[in-house]
Amino acid sequence: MPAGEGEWSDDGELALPYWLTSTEEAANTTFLKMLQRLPRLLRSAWSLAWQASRRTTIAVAGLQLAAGVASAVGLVSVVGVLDGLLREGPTPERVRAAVPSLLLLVGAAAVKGLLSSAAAAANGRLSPKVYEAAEMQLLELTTRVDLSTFDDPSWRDAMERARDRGISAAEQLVDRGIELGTHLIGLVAAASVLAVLHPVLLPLLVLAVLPIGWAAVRSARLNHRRMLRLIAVWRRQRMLAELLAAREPAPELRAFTLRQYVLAEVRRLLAVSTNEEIRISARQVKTTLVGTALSGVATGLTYATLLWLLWTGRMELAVGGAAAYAISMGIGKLTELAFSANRVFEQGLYFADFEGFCDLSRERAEPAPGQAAPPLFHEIKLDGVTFSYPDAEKPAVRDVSMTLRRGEIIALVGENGSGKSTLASLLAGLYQPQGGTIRWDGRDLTAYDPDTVRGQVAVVMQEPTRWPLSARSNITIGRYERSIAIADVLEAAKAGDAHDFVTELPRQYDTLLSRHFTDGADLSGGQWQRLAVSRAFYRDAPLLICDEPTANLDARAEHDVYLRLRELAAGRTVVLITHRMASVREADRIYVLDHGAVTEEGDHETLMAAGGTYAQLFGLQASAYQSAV
Ligand SMILES: Nc1ncnc2c1ncn2[C@@H]1O[C@H](COP(=O)(O)OP(=O)(O)OP(=O)(O)O)[C@@H](O)[C@H]1O
Repeated sequence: MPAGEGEWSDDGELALPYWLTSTEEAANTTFLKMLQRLPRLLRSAWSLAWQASRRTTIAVAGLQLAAGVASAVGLVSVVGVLDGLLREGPTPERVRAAVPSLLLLVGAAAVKGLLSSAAAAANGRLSPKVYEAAEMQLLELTTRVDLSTFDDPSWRDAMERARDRGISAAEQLVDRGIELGTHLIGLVAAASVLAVLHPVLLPLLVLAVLPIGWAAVRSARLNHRRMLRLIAVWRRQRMLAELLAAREPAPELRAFTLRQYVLAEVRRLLAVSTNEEIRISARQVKTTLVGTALSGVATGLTYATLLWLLWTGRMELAVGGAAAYAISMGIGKLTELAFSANRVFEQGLYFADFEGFCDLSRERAEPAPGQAAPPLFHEIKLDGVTFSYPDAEKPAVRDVSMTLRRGEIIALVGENGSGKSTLASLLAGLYQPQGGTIRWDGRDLTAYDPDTVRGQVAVVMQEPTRWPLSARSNITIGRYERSIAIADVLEAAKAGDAHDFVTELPRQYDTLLSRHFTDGADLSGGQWQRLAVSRAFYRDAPLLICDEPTANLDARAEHDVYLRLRELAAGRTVVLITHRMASVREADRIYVLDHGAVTEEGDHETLMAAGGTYAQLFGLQASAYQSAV
C-alpha cells in the first residue's frame, strides 16, 4: 500500500467476495426445461451403466421391472380377495371365492421378494461400476483439456460441481431411473383397478398426489440452487481447510502466527454456507407443509366421493371396500412415484452438471492431429508469438520472435512476471499461442499431435511436483514407458546431482518420497529440484527447458548442474531461465523480456556493451558479490 494513503479496506470482500458473484448464474433451469432434458440425461446415465457392464445392466433392469410386475399382480389380487370376502352370500362361499386371489397374492409376494433380492444383488455390482465409469470419464476429460483451461475459473467451478455431486449423481440416476420404472408399473396397476371400479376416483387420486409432487420438485430445486450458490464458498473453504491440515504450509502458518487469521476466514466461509443452508431448509419445510396440506384436502375429497358413491347406491359395498383399498394403495404408489420422480429430477440436476462439464471439457480438449512430431529437429523458430491467459487484460507474451538452433543454450532473463515461464511453456507445447507461430524446421507446431511434441521436450519446472513415489520412480517417470535400466537411472541421478543424497535415504532408490506414508521420507527443496533435474536428464529429449533449475540449489550443486547442462547441450537445445546472471553468461544467446516482449537480444558481451537492462541487472548482481567480499 502506498504510504500515507490510508488503509486497504476489505469490507467489499467481506460483504460480497468477488469469487462469489461468479456463481450468480444460479439455477436458470426451469422445471419444464429440466423435464425436457430428463429423458436425455437418463439415457446418458444408462449408457454409462451400459459401458460399465452390459450384462449387469440388463440383469438389474430386467429383475427390477419383473419385481414391479409381481408387486402389481399382488395389488390386483388383494382387490380380488376383498371382493370375494365382501360379496353377498354365506361365509364359506365367500372365503372359497377369495382363495384363488389369496394364493395368487402369496405367490406374487414370494416371487417379488425373490426378484427384489436378486435385483439388489445385481445392483450392488452395477452401482460401483457406474461410479467408476463416471469418475474415469471425468478424469480422462480433465486431463485432455488444454492447459490454459485450468486457468479459467468458470471451468474450475464446473469441475468442482461435477466432482462434488455429479459423479455420484450418475450412479444415483441409474438406481432412481429403475425405481421410477418400478413405481410406474405399480401405479398403472392401482390406477387400472380404480378405473375399473369407478372412473371418477382416478382423477381425484391424481389430484391428491400433485401437491406432494410439486413440493418435492421445488425442494429439489432449492437444494440445487443452494449448491450452485455455495460451490465457490465450499471450494475456498476446502482449500483453506486443506492448507490448515497439510504438512507443507504448517511451518509458515506457525512462523507467521497465521492460525487465527486463517481460522477466522474458514469460520466466515462456514457461516456463509451454514446461513444459506438454514435459509433453504426453512423454505423447504414451508414448501413441504403446503404440499402435504393440499394433498390431505384432496385425499379427504377422494374418500368423501367414495362415501357419496356408496351413500347414493352408485357403488356396491363389496366394490367400495376394494375401492378404498385401491385408493389407499394408489395414493401410496403415486406418492412413491412422485418421490422417485423427484429424486430422478434432483439427481438429474446434478448429473446435468456432470454432463455439462464433460461437454465443456470435450470442447476444450486439445486438438490432436494425427501427425507425430519429428524425433529430432535442427531449428525452432518463433514468429510474432503472442499469448494471453484466460480473462487477462494484457498478454503475458507479446510479439516474440526468436530462433533456437540445435546445440545452443538460450537464456531468458527479465524481472518477475516479465513472461519467461509463459514463453517456456509455449516452447514446451503446453500452451498454444493466440497469435504468431512456433515452427520446428519450418513446420507449424499446431500440425503435430501435442503429446508427441511434448515427448521431445524435457522440462524442469520452477516448482517441480513432489510426486509421492519412490526416488527411482521420481526419476524414471521422465520416460515411464521405457524399461528401466539401473545404469540409466544412476547416470541421470548423477547428472542431476541427486545420487549422493538418494543413497543416504533409508531405502536408497526404493524410498517412498512422502511423509504421508509409513517409512516415507521427505526431501529438502534443493533435493527435490535435483531429482527434477535428474528426471529431465533421464527423459533424454532434444529440447531441454530449465525454468530456474537451480533456485534452491547450493552454490556447488548449481555450478555442477551448469557444467552438465553444457555437456548435455551438445546435440540438443537448452532453454535456461534464471535470475542468476552469472549462470547465463555462458549462454549462446540471451533474450531479455520486459512485460512479455523481448527488449534485448545477443550474447553476454554484446548485451554488456549495449548497456541496457541486462547490463544493469548483471552489474547489480556482480557488485552485490563484490561488496560482499
Ligand atoms: N496461470 C496463470 N494465469 C493467469 N496469469 C498468469 C498465469 N501465470 C502467469 N500469469 C501472469 O503472466 C505474467 C507472466 O508470468 P510468468 O510466470 O511467465 O513470468 P516470469 O517472468 O516467469 O516470472 P518469475 O520470474 O516470477 O518466474 C504475469 O503477469 C503473471 O501474473
